[in-house]
Amino acid sequence: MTSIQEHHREVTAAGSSIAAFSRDLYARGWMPGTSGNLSVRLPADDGYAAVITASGMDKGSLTADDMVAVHATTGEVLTPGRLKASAETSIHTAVYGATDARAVIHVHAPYATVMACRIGERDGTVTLPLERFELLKGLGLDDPARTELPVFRNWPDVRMIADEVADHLAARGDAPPALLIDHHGITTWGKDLAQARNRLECLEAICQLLTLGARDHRTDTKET
Ligand SMILES: CSC[C@@H](O)[C@@H](O)C(=O)COP(=O)(O)O
Ligand SMILES: [Zn+2]
Repeated sequence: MTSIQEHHREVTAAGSSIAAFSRDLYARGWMPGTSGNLSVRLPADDGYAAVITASGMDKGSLTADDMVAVHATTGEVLTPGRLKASAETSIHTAVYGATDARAVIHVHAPYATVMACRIGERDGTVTLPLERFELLKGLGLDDPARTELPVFRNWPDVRMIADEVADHLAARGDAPPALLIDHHGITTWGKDLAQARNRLECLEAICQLLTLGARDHRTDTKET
């Protein structure tokens, strides 16, 4: 494994791409008040490194310099300096450690967050069953007609969220490439930032349909 300094060009290119996607997602109103974080796993050296947005930054004006390189599965900071890695780095590394994801996006999109509030429970991980929505085809699922979206508790200690994410993904080989965090937001992942964003768009749109009253028989609580 070479040092991260030898991959400076890759780190900068990844940072520029992350910054562009972040500006786009901020412009949708999904990253208010410095919320949200994005990362890309670098291909070099079997993907030991990832580039992630620095913590507390205005996500609408990020540049390639506003990034931190970390170990993709341990979260160890590889480029120590004035910037602190995202406070939610451990959720990204939990995803990288349990899946073949090469990019992770976390935003506070409103409709996904509303559904997380409705479904989330005070203890434990619950799931939001999604069925029959055409947009589910955008998630690349084995069964394109249904999935169980996990909703994790928003523990104050982010590491606890990350540990539950890692356990859930290890136990559920059929888990969708996404998760909700109660009263917090949504995280999606994929082979690159474009695919992670596509999946995010599909799930935010499905959550909007649900908040507008769309139902499927799995989530319909009306007595028949
Ligand atoms: C505005 S508070 C939002 C944060 O607590 C967190 O949820 C978040 O999404 C961004 O954290 P960050 O450390 O900037 O990556
Ligand atoms: Zn967040």
